[in-house]
Parts: sequence; C-alpha cells; structure tokens
Amino acid sequence: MSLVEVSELHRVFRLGSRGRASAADVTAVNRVSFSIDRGESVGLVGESGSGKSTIARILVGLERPDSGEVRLGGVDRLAPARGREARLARARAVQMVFQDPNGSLDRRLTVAETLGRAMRLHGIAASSADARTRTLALLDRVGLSERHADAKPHELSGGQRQRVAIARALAVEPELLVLDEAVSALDVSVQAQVLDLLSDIRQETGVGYLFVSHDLAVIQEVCDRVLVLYRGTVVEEGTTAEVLGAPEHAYTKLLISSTPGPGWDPERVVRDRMSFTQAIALDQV
Ligand SMILES: Nc1ncnc2c1ncn2[C@@H]1O[C@H](COP(=O)(O)OP(=O)(O)OP(=O)(O)O)[C@@H](O)[C@H]1O
Repeated sequence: MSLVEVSELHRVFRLGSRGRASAADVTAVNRVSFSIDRGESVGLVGESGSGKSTIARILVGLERPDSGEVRLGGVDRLAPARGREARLARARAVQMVFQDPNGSLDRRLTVAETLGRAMRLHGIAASSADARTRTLALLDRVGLSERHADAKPHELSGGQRQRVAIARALAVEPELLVLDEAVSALDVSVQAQVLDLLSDIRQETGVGYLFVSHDLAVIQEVCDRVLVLYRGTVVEEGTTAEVLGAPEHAYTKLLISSTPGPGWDPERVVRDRMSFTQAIALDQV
C-alpha cells in the first residue's frame, strides 16, 4: 500500500455571489489522482495558477476539496477527526514547508522555542531537557549549530531560516513533508545545499515528499516521479527522467522549452506558447 493515495480530487473556487455557480468559477483541481510511496519524492510542476498549491493545501488539511479522497497509510484524511488527539495525530502526519520562512516562523520566538513548542504540542519531548537535546540534534541534522538555537528568525539568513522551517517540520516526525516552493526564494548556491539536505533526510528517515515547484531543475534534483499540471488537470506523469527527458504532452514540452538554458531563445518560447494556446482553443492537444 502506498503512503499517500489521492483519488479524483476536485476543487472549484466559486466566484459568483453567495457561492452560486458562475462563468467566473475556477476549477483549481480537476479530478487529480496520484500516489506517493514511503520515502518517495513526487514533484508537482506547472505554471502559476495550475493548482499546485491547492493540492498541497488539501493534503495538509488547510483546504477542503469538493470531492475526491485523500488517504494516508490507508486512513481517510478528509473524514471528521474525533477529539483533540485524533486532530493532532492527523496534523502531525503531514507537515508543510512554505516558500517564505519569514511568514511561517514566529518572529518573537527563538529557534529552540519554535521547535520546542512543536514537540510539546505533539507530545514528542518528555521534558524541557529532552526538547533541548532533540532540538540540538535536529539543528545539527539541518546544518545549524547550538549558536542558532537561541537566535530569533531576524538574526538568521534566508537559507538558515528555511533550514529552521525544515527542522520544525521534522521535529514532529511526520510521514509526509509537503514542500511548497520551499527553495524558490533561496539563491542558487543555498538552494543546492538545502536540496542536498532534503535528499539526505529522505534517505535517513524514509519520510515521503510532495515537492511543489515551478522550477524543473529543482524537480530534477529531488523527485523520483513528477506530475505535470495544466489548469488543474494532470496532463502527464511518470518518472522524472521520463517526463523531463522525453516529454510527450505539448504542455510539458512548452514548460521545458521555457526554461532558460544554453541556446535558449525567448522569442521561440513566445511563438511556442502562442501555438500551444491556439491548439488548446481548437481542442487539438
Ligand atoms: N481562495 C481562492 N479563491 C479563489 N480562487 C482561488 C483561491 N485559491 C486559488 N484560487 C485559484 O485557483 C487556481 C489555482 O491556484 P493555486 O494557488 O493552486 O495555483 P499554483 O499552481 O499553486 O500557483 P502559484 O505557482 O502561483 O502559487 C488559480 O486560478 C487561483 O487564482
């Protein structure tokens, strides 16, 4: 059995008055199905507005679908959780790392307080001494030291803050990490270090990743498999090597040709995009 099984996930944002159906409604997620095995890293790629974050938010529990199923370890994540313990267990199992650690870390708390709070909330640490020991081990795990434990977020660099966000997510020993553009705000060398770190953590802990990114180079680095989303629909999926190395769908080809690299021709990208949009309009894709 897979760690995560998502089937026929569907979410429409109703933009008409009083939630009534209207021509302006946005189908953010259109009958999306996929699975993630234990220790597997699955990428979700697509341009802005393709529905990546909505899927990520549904998995974490920040958003509800109109229909569809999400199972983690066989357990229905969308069914009502009875009682505080059940709600906490559900929250603990799937942790999210956001693009902007500034928004997700409490600026009033030191790093040790942030990690300690997460561990206490989920009953991970037996005492404050235990929390401190675990905090230092986690910081070491993400390439930070004791010096950083007593710092507040503004005293850290962007890359260090993102390491803290990853440490906080790992502090509660999740089964799945949802990383939503988690390295997009970092400069390229720091990005490479954090991607290495994520690969090591996955190997050591067996945690699964849902890795949301618009950046194909990042997806190539960390994902075993990838799903390509276009306007809420999965248009192509397969191993990362298959999808990025020998794309079949016109949209995947367009995404790849839009990525700057040697021999990149922006004018050709604009022409390809126009032909793709016309083909979509004529239902030829
Ligand atoms: N709360 C909301 N209310 C109305 N529309 C929304 C809401 N959230 C998302 N949408 C719409 O749903 C679609 C998918 O949005 P989503 O944020 O999932 O895309 P994305 O691929 O993550 O984009 P980005 O890469 O820009 O974050 C977009 O058209 C967006 O405008």
